[in-house]
Amino acid sequence: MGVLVEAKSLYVGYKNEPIIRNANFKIYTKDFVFLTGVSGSGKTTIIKSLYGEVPVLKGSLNVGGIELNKIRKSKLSYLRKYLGVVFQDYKLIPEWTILKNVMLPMLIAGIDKKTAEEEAMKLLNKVKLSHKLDKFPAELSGGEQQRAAIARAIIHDPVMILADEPISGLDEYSANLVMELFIMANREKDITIMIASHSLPQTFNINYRQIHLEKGQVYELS
Ligand SMILES: Nc1ncnc2c1ncn2[C@@H]1O[C@H](COP(=O)(O)OP(=O)(O)OP(=O)(O)O)[C@@H](O)[C@H]1O
Repeated sequence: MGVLVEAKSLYVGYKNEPIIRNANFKIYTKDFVFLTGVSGSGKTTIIKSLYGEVPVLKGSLNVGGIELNKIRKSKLSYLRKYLGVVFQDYKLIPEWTILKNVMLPMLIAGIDKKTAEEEAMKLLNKVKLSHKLDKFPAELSGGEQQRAAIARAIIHDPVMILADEPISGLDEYSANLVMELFIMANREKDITIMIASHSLPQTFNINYRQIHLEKGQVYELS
């Protein structure tokens, strides 16, 4: 397995105040990783640093061959094409239907509308939203919006998906559908998955790794 992410003596944080200090870790292609730690331990900070939103203060962070401490703004969009990001607050476009929201990454990638529509409908079917294609985000529950957001993150076959607390606040039904979609993406599309979460799932039908954050330090537990 190849190395997709490598951090060496990495410091990341805000306005020169490091939140993560002297971290060394690797993520391999096709890994399924849980990033754990208590509230405030820096999970969101690490996720944001992986897609270039929080700066590298010292050391190196390589994502898919791109060295993030040297990256220029213009190269960030290049990096983000390879990543699918799932935010805590979904970030669906309110004026667009669910179907169009999910199609968006394929349209940006220049794929024709018909193919994008077919693929979006397939994924929305997997997360049991086929009956909501023409609805707008505000007309969906939180769990339904999150399911749509994950379909959108997966649709353009990114190399890696970064998801920040994707199931916190969801009921069991939505949480299961969301996790099934991540597992499908990992197994069938070989997409590397990193999920930030307070805790590990109780039962989980896949081999996974755990990277744990505590007091600014990063521990590769498995
Ligand atoms: N924009 C910011 N500017 C300065 N400090 C910040 C900023 N965002 C987060 N922090 C600080 O960084 C630390 C880590 O926050 P982060 O959001 O990464 O933790 P987390 O593990 O994701 O927490 P939670 O589980 O509550 O979402 C906190 O002490 C927080 O106050």
